[in-house]
Amino acid sequence: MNHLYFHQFEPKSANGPLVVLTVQPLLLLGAVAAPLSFSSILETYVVFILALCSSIVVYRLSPFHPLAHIPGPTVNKITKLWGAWVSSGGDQHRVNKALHDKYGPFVRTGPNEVSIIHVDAVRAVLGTGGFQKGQYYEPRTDPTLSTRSLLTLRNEAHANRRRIWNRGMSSESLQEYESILAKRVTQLVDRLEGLCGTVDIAEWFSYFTFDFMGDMAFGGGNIAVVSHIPWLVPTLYKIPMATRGLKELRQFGATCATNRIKTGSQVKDLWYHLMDEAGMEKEQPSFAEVVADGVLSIIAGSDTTAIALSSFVWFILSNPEAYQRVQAEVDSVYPDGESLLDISKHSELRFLTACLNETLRLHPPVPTNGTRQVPKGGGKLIADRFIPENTQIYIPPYSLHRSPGNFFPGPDQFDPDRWLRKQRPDDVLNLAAFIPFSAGAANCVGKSLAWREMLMVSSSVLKKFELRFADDFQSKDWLDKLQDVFVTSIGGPLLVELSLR
Ligand code: HEM
Repeated sequence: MNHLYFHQFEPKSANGPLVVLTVQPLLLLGAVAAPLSFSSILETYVVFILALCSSIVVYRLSPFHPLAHIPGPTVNKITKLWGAWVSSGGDQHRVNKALHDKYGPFVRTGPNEVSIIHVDAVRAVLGTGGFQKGQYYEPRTDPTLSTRSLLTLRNEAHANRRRIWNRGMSSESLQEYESILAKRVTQLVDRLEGLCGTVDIAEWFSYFTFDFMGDMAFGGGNIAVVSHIPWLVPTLYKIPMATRGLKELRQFGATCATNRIKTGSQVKDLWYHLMDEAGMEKEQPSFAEVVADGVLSIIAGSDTTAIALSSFVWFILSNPEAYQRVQAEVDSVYPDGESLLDISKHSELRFLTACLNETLRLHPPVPTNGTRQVPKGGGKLIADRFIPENTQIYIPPYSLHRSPGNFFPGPDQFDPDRWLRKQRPDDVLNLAAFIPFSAGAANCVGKSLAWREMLMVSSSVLKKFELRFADDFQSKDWLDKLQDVFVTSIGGPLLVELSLR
């Protein structure tokens, strides 16, 4: 009965079911007027729980389950706990890929969850008319607040807030941000110049992106200080999990926002648009909404770009030929005396762009991403497979990008030329399957900004410095230690030897 009931009316929180399930065995004992002793209570609980679990396990493994036709490991079909345990170790992307290698493009990764790397699923699930965000995003909202950030909004509420964000990321707005970006890139290069020798370059990319996004979201000044306080940076990295960190960050966001309002800004920064200071909307967004989105921009815009830049350095230092070619290209596009901050030349950086694309393909900063949910109404056909309503679906970029059906030859190899060469008969370069910034209505709103950052920082660093892995640095370990905690988390320093050219 319990199984049937909770299957029909899926609870949103474990609290209610826990109370109901705890009380029921006692009520049963009372109903049959059994003598109350420790052993009779224990026995009743054991029988009750075993009966309930058996019923759930048998159903989830049975051919009557609507996802019975999707292959996957037995443990995944029975429980999500295993998946949660894998995620907690940061290995979700690697495990997910191993599952796809074994079971094919559709894998049942949970009792009610499917991971798909068939290219047709990208459009069906993420594209126009695709599905809304799934249960995965709920823990990312604070139930004590009435407001949500753009990331966790759905349907019309998402479209309304996204309109404001899109204004903040239009080409006109991006032009306005150029001076902020140029200032921070110059500062980064100056600081690195002063540090020549062994440097943890990943750490400095992280400082740069935090400082830059702080400028964008809250008019700067304060975040620069925070990003150099070591205890806060790890907290920011763990933000999806740690409510304490989330509260601290929100508090911090509110303080920055109050300062931003007091001091104003010389340029139309992202805050200007998110707060709708131009008065384009019928209703101005609330202070709480803008703080939530300001904090989101720092979370979404800092770690992602920093890890992309760090992985890029790792890949080119591991591929000396690519390093020489990319450096030569930067030298020819920006000969001595030309400003490295001139973004009009970015389109000429074709090999650098290919190297960055290849980096984002092999190590997308959001490797697995969150789930989407099949809407009510019976179910949907996705790449010719029927998937029932309410199923949680992953379209994991890491596995999608490394599938030979989508990128061939050498899907696991760093081969920037795949983006440039004329396609040969056996080559596969499936652009529809390349989704480091996701796809559709809830794709990355900061994609163009991220590209400007990546190109300006990478070309400046390549032009100014000679880089190599530091002596005794175990470079292979660095890549293996990258952890998938929604946005990739860096497991250790990326030590390079920097010298001025
Ligand atoms: C290389 C850098 C970046 C990568 C790879 C990246 C990737 C992504 C991905 C995969 C998503 C979709 C997440 C989901 O479906 O849950 C996303 C969403 C988002 N990104 Fe980025 N991102 C990057 C940089 C940035 C930057 C610089 C910003 C600037 C503010 C930004 C702001 C956002 C926002 C606000 C969302 C939520 C969009 C929505 O839900 O409508 N990202 N990003």
